[in-house]
Amino acid sequence: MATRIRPSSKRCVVIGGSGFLGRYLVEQLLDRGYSVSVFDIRQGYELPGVTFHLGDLCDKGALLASLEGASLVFHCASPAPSCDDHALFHRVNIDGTRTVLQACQEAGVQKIVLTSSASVVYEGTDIKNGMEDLPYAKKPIDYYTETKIQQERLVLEACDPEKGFLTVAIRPHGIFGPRDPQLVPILVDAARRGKMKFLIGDGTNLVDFTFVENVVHGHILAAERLRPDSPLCGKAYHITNDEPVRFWDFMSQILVGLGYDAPRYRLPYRLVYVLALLLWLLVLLLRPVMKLRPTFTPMRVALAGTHHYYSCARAKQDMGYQPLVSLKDGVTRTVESYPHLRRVA
Ligand SMILES: NC(=O)C1=CN([C@@H]2O[C@H](COP(=O)(O)OP(=O)(O)OC[C@H]3O[C@@H](n4cnc5c(N)ncnc54)[C@H](O)[C@@H]3O)[C@@H](O)[C@H]2O)C=CC1
Ligand SMILES: CC(C)=CCC[C@@H](C)[C@H]1CC[C@H]2C3=C(CC[C@]12C)[C@@]1(C)CCC(=O)C[C@@H]1CC3
Repeated sequence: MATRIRPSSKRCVVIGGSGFLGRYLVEQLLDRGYSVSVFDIRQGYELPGVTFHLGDLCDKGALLASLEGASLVFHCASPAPSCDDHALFHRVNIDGTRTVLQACQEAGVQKIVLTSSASVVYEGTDIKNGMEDLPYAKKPIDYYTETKIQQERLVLEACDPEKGFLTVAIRPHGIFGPRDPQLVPILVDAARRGKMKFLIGDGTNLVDFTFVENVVHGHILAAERLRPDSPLCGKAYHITNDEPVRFWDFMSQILVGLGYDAPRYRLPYRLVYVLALLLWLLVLLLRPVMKLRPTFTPMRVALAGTHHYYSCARAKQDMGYQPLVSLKDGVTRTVESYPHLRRVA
């Protein structure tokens, strides 16, 4: 008869642990004495003490094998937001998340911490100090966000303290830091192609950018405070740096830090948004003959020209969250970590 390993509260699995956020989470969990396994479609790195289970989270059998003996699961896997494959988003973020929930229940996992996104309430118009009780976006800005909404609902609805199955969702916003494959590389690529000369709108819109170690801190606090009688059960929490910053000041700090010029010329937000929409339509029309990837998508233009910052008061109150790394230190550490992306004279 097969013996089932008794779940240990310090034994956890990070689904998506090979990714940018996942790797920081794995490193911090190890430092805090957890025994950590990674489940991912790829092995992103090697780390002593970490077992990698390679598989697709839509495959329940593969998941079950990796979950043996674990009491805690972090689910931070997703296709990249920039990928435009709707079927993939649906398969991984919605169907796959259902599979993750079923596998966790079958394997006797007690807690799931989902990485959601603050964008689940964003519709392309201003959000100032948004709280978690804002309704989900009726018109999400892209299909990635649409599937993040459904994913968050599924995970939070599955919370059942009576059955000892606890779930919580962390909603980070604009994660940045060393090794980020998205924000800084896209920005530098745009600067190198001469596309970062302009700022969109009047440049005063405030946005949250959150240093990756603060996001990790929020995840681990949530896992440790999630108990059958705690207010965290079945709830979502914004985790931010709690220092909203002007979008274009933040971009300029990164660009100037890496030796590029800050954007100088202003373009009206509405005009750029309409142009981005027209370009997007053209991309769709041309798709059968060529694949174009514009830098300024309607989603990026909306994010660059509106306010979108969120309150993390609920996380402070329910889990004692405070950001550990300031925005200033986060930017310095990020800039220093990309010597290969510096401008060459
Ligand atoms: N980067 C950001 O600014 C924000 C990210 N998020 C969320 O944070 C989470 C982590 O994002 P990042 O670390 O930036 O992304 P990432 O792309 O670096 O990491 C995602 C990981 O998921 C894995 N993965 C994808 N499909 C999979 C599948 N079918 N089965 C198993 N593994 C799979 C990938 O291989 C990758 O290692 C995602 O859920 C994302 O939606 C939320 C808010 C902001
Ligand atoms: C206008 C321009 C070229 C900006 C370059 C930077 C952008 C690539 C980032 C600025 C805000 C970022 C952001 C995300 C991805 C990268 C940016 C668009 C997310 C969409 C990542 C996934 C989420 O869940 C929400 C993020 C919001 C902010």
